[in-house]
Amino acid sequence: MNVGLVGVTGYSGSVLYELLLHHPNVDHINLYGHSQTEAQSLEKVLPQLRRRDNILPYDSADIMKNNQMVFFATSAGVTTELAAPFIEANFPVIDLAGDYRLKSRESYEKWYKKPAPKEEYLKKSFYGLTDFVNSKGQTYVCNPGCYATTTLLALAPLVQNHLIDPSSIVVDAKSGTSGAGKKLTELTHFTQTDENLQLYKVNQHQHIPEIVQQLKIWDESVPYIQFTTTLLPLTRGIMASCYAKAKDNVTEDDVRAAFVRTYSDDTFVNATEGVFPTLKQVTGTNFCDIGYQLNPVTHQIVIVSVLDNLLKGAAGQAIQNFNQMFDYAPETGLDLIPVLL
Ligand SMILES: NC(=O)C1=CN([C@@H]2O[C@H](COP(=O)(O)OP(=O)(O)OC[C@H]3O[C@@H](n4cnc5c(N)ncnc54)[C@H](OP(=O)(O)O)[C@@H]3O)[C@@H](O)[C@H]2O)C=CC1
Ligand SMILES: CC(=O)N[C@@H](CCC(=O)OP(=O)(O)O)C(=O)O
Repeated sequence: MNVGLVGVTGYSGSVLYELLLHHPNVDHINLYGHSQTEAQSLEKVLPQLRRRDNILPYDSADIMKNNQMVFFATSAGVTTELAAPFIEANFPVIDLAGDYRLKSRESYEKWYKKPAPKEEYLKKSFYGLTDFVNSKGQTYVCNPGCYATTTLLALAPLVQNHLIDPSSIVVDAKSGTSGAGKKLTELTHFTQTDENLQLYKVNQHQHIPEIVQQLKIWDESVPYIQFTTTLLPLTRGIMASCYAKAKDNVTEDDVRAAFVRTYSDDTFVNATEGVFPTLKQVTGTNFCDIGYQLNPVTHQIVIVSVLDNLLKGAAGQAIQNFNQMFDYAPETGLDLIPVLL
């Protein structure tokens, strides 16, 4: 099939393009940029891809005429402005940005500090956390955020099975700089990042409401989470160290059974008791690896999850949503091995 991609010049868009080039069910990828620009040679903007394709000026009618679906890998706020014609036409979209993930307009405006999409459009959007839902038959799929995916996959077995005190969740999450996109900021400047660790957006991160929204679907009694983010001097990767108090009668067997039941048939999530993952074991892949352990002294459970923010946290999960939407096998186009050294 022919697919459209808006945002190939961005970090997640370029990784998505690379995955689509190798996807056996994709015949052609039409690339789109900003509406006001002329067609651009991809070779000029991303010479390292060594491809002769053009980036076409953005035109929603052209996208719907020449493709069977479209991916948006654009900055926050762009699809709020641009997605209306696709939603009106029920044309399949996979949106990597956060615009349509939060069901509450007030919440989006509070956390993203941008105007929210229309209520009627939010009602049509589908939160594509691929390990727990299936995008088949959906038309507007929101790809989950990178920190949100890492955290939700770590907490899901415990929250879904009501094994923890719902008000005790603490998440200490860390990310490489590619999570911030290609625009240089003071925080991500080499001089500031290299050999440094920096907390940012403490208690203000836009993925807090996204995580809580999903946790509440699994267990309404989860009131909030304590969530902090730290910038690592690395390009790729997220590690979320999560802590929660086990309910009084919960045993190691209960915790193990919950993780095994949840993930034993999952292609991309591996959870192991007492073995804590490193970032490098997932960098370059679509895997999320999880280690967990109940501490018998404190009765706290520690869960550590890692993933590549540009793959499982963005472009890889977008391909999973694409595979679900069009009924391709889950692993199609995602047979990746980690960067070994
Ligand atoms: N980086 C990551 O790890 C993750 C990112 N995301 C989300 O995915 C989206 C893309 O992120 P990322 O790749 O980091 O961002 P980048 O800043 O690296 O890239 C943004 C892309 O959007 C394009 N763009 C911006 N405005 C418009 C517009 N009006 N019309 C058409 N194209 C536009 C840019 O084009 P140009 O180059 O011409 O400006 C660029 O290609 C974001 O919403 C982000 O939150 C989600 C999960 C993880
Ligand atoms: C390192 C870094 O800055 N990471 C970004 C990742 C979040 C992201 O991509 O945001 P949305 O998908 O919600 O738009 C951040 O913390 O904001």
